[in-house]
Amino acid sequence: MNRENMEWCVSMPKVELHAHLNGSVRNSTLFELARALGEKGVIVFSDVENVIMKDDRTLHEVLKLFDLIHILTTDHSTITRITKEVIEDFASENVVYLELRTTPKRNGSIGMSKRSYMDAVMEGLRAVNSVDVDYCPTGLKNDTVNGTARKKIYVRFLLSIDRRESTEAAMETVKLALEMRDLGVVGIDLSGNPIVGNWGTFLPALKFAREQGLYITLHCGEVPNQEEIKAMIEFLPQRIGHACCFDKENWKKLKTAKIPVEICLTSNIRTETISSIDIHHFVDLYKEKHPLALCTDDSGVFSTSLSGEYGLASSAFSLGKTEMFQLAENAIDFIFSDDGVKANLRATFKASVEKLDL
Ligand SMILES: CNc1ncnc2c1ncn2[C@@H]1O[C@H](COP(=O)(O)O)[C@@H](O)[C@H]1O
Repeated sequence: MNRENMEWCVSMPKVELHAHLNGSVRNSTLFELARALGEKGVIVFSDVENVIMKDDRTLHEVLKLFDLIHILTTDHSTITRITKEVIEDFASENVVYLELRTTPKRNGSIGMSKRSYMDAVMEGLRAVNSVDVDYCPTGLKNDTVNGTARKKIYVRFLLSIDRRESTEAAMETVKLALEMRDLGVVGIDLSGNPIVGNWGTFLPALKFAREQGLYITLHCGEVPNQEEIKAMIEFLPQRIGHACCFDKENWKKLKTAKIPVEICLTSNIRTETISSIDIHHFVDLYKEKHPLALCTDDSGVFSTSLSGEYGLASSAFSLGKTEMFQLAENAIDFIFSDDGVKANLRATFKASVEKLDL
């Protein structure tokens, strides 16, 4: 993609619905953290350097990389730092609504509970100072500084259940999400290594989350486990992520159910979940007007950005500016927020039409 197109994609308002906190950490921050832990003798810096710099990783290798990232981002202050940086990075490329997901973690040796992990995340959110952040109905900061209108980003959180977790641990995460609703936690995500754990293990917690009014999105179809894919579609989550390895029957089911799909192009290609961009299911879903949203998944790990994903879609699938704008604006329909937020976002998109030369 040429520079001019990329700049245009950056200037367009965008909605990010599938971003994992620890997958979105800047490489420069990971290096800095690795160097510091290397100096303390906790890790060998050169080992980490090789792993972080590697470009092509299978899904299995990517998930192993997360275990390393989690060692680097263990303590509360680092969680606060990366949250602040990730939100600022999305805001700087004109993401106007961000649903950031993360797996609350417990670590007895440093006194971290799932709740204190999330408190550290919230502290990072409050530390953002380059833009105004709306993180809960009453959380909006001042719109103007010295009389100048400031950029604004809505941030909402999804708590992820890792597929390695037990039913009890999953339930604990759902209860934490309910406890933190007033702070902008709106839903639950199921993620992690798709060949680990069984759907039945998470179902009680997911059912409870739904009964309590939390939104649900599931990583679905990263591997061709058709029985599980079928069960997930029949659960009717509000959205699913990826949808790469569906057989014909499950495609039909998904389309009939009209469940919106979070599409992560670079992630799918880099992890070899999809062998080539020209056979990506985006094309079929887009042609059929199936609800979908372009997302980054792990912008740090895959060295991408939401603007980059739009640029990639534009060049791979010959989308013009109007189509890209429409695609970005349509994502508002699938956000896990109320009609008031949706109306504000639509107004933001409308206001940008002239500037974007549409
Ligand atoms: C490549 N596609 C993917 N498929 C499945 N799970 C993924 C993922 N990318 C990220 N995660 C999940 O998100 C965690 C990192 O962020 P948090 O520690 O939660 O902030 C990973 O450990 C994994 O469980």
